[in-house]
Amino acid sequence: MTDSDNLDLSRRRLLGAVGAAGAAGLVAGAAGGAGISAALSDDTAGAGGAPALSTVGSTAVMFHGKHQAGITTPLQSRGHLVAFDLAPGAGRKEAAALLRRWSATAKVLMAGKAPAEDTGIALDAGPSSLTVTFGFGRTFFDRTGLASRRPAELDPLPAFSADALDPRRSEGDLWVQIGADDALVAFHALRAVQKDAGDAARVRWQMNGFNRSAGATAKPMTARNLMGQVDGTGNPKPTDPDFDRRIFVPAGGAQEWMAGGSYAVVRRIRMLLDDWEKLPLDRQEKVIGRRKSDGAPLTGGSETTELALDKLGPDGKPVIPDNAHSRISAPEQNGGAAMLRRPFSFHDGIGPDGTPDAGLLFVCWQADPLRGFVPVQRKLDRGDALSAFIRHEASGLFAVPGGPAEGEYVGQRLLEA
Ligand SMILES: C=CC1=C(C)c2cc3[nH]c(cc4nc(cc5[nH]c(cc1n2)c(C)c5CCC(=O)O)C(CCC(=O)O)=C4C)c(C)c3C=C
Ligand SMILES: [Fe+2]
Repeated sequence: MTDSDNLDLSRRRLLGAVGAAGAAGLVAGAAGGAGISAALSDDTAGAGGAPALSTVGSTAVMFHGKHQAGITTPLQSRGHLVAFDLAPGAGRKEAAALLRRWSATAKVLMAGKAPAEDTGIALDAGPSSLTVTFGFGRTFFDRTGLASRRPAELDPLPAFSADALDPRRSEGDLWVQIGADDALVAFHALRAVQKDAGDAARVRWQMNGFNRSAGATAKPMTARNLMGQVDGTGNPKPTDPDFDRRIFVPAGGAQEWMAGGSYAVVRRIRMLLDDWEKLPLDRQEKVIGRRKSDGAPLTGGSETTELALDKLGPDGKPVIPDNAHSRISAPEQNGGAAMLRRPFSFHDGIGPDGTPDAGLLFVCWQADPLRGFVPVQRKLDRGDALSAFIRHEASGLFAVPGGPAEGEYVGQRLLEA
């Protein structure tokens, strides 16, 4: 048995223990950590018998499966979004080789192992819930001679009146979403993906994001965004009976290679935080229609209580105003349109005028953008109270194929059919 076999064996045992703990609902953090540490075997212990990896570091997400990882995976604390354009002269053959390389690298990294010619950036860390998710943009299909296999769902999104989009930071032939609960692990993956691109593709744009660190709260809680709001409450849940139908492309559709896949809409949304923070709390809460402290509807109850949209206040006006973001985006106000929002916050420094270049890397997933993002954004564009405090600066729409079966690479069913 070689040293690397030994390492793999230790890693597998460790991951097994953590997987079971995760399935039982343990969460990385003060409470969960002890239970998981106790499950570590001796050969994973560091100096002095201390656990070699923390709970956060040791959690691994499967690369193979029906759907790609990074869609229903719980939000990670670090994210990188990167779009590539195929290099001049690169076509289907080069794209297939690239997806094969990227898939092999993603599989190795997500298992917490080092790729060949490693940079060493993530040495000592476990997989840290790393996910690497791959998608194809509209322009990919012409460049690879696959126009007949381009899904209609990749038709350009309509223009919205409030859009201030920068085309250089929008769209792209290929898109990669990287998420991890450790900043070095995430950056390591980003470097590996970029190196793998070699001469086949060039970075078009790249964005960095973050969420609250795993374990920062005493119990599992919905994320907060940089406006301080609880954000994610209304998301469809994997246990909902119609979850799969709303989020994932069914088999038997016009483009069979997309079965099990999903469409990602990506928007860089700048928050005008100086303006927002000047707004008194009661007005901030009316903009959303929910309490800032705990995300509960202004009509009462707790975070998960349904919005009572018809309830009137003593002044005879709706308690949740007509232009409140939660009202306008609610599925019942949009013919049932729903999407799975899975964003990262961003902060790219403070501008010369002293305002932060910060906001939301809004990523949402759906089986069809015309039944998810588009109708909701159309309505928000017309009358959302939040619009005065945000600016949509970049946009992308990507077809994210289903997860690869064992022995397959992502997108193989498109590229080798
Ligand atoms: C077109 C889709 C949406 C965009 C763009 C969007 C931007 C955006 N949203 C917030 C903050 C919150 N959004 C909330 C709910 C919510 N938002 C959307 C859609 C978009 N938001 C939906 C579909 C929903 C859920 C509605 C429901 O199911 O009832 C909330 C409330 C809490 C929650 O449910 O998550 C907040 C807060 C920001 C800051 C933002 C752009 C920067
Ligand atoms: Fe929203």
